[in-house]
Amino acid sequence: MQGKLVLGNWKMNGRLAANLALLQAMLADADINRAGVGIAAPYPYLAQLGAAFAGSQLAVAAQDVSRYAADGAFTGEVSADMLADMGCRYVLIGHSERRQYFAEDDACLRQKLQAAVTAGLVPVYCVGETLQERESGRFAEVVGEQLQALDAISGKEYVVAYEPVWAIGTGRVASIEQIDEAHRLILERVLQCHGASASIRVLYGGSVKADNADAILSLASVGGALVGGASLEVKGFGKICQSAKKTL
Ligand SMILES: O=C[C@H](O)COP(=O)(O)O
Repeated sequence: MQGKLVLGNWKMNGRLAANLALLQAMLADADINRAGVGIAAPYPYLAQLGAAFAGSQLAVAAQDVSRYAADGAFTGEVSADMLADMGCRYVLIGHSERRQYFAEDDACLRQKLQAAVTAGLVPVYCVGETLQERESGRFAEVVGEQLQALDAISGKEYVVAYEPVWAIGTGRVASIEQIDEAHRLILERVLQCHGASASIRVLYGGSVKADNADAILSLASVGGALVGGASLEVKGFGKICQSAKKTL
């Protein structure tokens, strides 16, 4: 069985000097500095991560990718080929902040998934319902609809991140039962779509911290964690990575 994957998502945070200190501390931490851990940094810092992680097994990830695959007149865009060229292994696609603030819709996300896979990147496709959708009993319907974009890729290796929007950056974590239910549903849908031969993990994201990581990561349906705020400091992130390592 493949180990659990922990990806830190720095979101729009970081500066060269502060990153360097954080990356050095991560490299010095044996729970973090190993295969199955990665950081998704803003575009300008991907080269810094690549240099810092050279010779280690830590993975570099991007937080987004252009829907346009071919080079050309797309000012401001960064293609999947460019990310691969920078040494990225993973790319987040469809994070709820992208869906909410940048109006990324199903058609756009399908193109991004295709572009990522074609360039040899492993997409981390994010899904999750809003509080209103959960409270109105539409969670399974909403997540099911979001998962349909995965039809755009012939699945060999990809990651799905279940992130209930109401748990992101709020300190409010989904219950263990809610997480398990959602992950089982996603695994079932993904299996229907791409079959058992595909190598797929489902990560949980949304206020994962040192003190809840053990309970979340010990669930068999949880293939790892997508960690936002707690990936900006080494102590808490190290503890989360330690929780993931225990399940190996
Ligand atoms: O990508 C990460 C998620 O949005 C979770 O963020 P958070 O851990 O700060 O709640």
